[in-house]
Amino acid sequence: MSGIRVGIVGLGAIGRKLAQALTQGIDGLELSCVTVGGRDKAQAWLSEQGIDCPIVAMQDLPAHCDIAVECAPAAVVGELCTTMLGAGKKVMILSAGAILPRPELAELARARGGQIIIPTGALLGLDAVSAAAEGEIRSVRMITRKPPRGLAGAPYLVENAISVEGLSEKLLVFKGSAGEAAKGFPANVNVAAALSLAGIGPDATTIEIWADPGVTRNCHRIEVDADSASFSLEIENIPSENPKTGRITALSALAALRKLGAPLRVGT
Ligand SMILES: NC(=O)C1=CN([C@@H]2O[C@H](COP(=O)(O)OP(=O)(O)OC[C@H]3O[C@@H](n4cnc5c(N)ncnc54)[C@H](OP(=O)(O)O)[C@@H]3O)[C@@H](O)[C@H]2O)C=CC1
Ligand SMILES: O=C([O-])CC(=O)C(=O)O
Repeated sequence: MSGIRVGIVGLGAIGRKLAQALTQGIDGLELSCVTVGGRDKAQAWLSEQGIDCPIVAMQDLPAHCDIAVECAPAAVVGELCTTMLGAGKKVMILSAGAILPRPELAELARARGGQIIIPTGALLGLDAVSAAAEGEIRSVRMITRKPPRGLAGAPYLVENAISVEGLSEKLLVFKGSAGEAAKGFPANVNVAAALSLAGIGPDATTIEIWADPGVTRNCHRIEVDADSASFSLEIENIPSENPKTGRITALSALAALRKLGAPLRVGT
């Protein structure tokens, strides 16, 4: 088998789905390696799944893959991008919020001929937002509602002593820019970071985050006003094994991977 060699960084809710799909076989793509947190746990899962692929250290990724898909805690993004982009390779980043404070990574990609790819992930409409951004976008607003357990433990809640336990009504826990939201909720609103990068940037994109005991899904609404179109779109994501992460996220990464070498490519 040969094709674009894909490395997966992080074998959690997203990474496991990607590893399974790539192992089942996708034209033009090959699972070539993984980089993990806990090695023993990862090896046990790979063996149980019958997936034969090496576990490699992060600094060895460029030798083993053409693109590394990050689906790990946000803290790995800096080192991963420096390593892969420094070698002129591609990265696909799911922890999109970690890209916002690091503009130097895109510069590194430019200088070395690498690329940072941020898939639509758990959101929708980034095709239309990117198109509108070719003209003039006047505003981008996002409203996120999640079951309280999909927000629990976020640094912003801890720092501001906001409890989302035992809520009987929905509670607005954050209102501000996508940039501030990405800092305060690094594992919860990567979608807002991706939206801001597709459109008018992290300072101008606004977001409300609600902890809502009345929903069982991670719900995102975006409202865009531009000189080419106005649109509002909504998605209700069924949580994966990780309650913070919608099931569709891994599928979005997979769809983006398929497009890398596809002879027919649909959507911007
Ligand atoms: N862009 C988007 O739309 C979305 C982005 N996300 C983001 O994607 C990322 C992954 O999400 P998800 O799969 O649900 O997370 P999980 O917590 O389910 O999995 C993360 C995995 O990363 C592993 N890991 C920990 N440290 C490292 C390391 N240094 N190198 C490699 N792997 C490591 C963990 O292993 P171990 O358990 O052994 O520590 C774990 O298996 C998160 O940052 C999440 O916020 C999620 C949903 C939507
Ligand atoms: O953006 C994120 O990090 C996760 C999210 O909201 C979702 O999966 O719906």
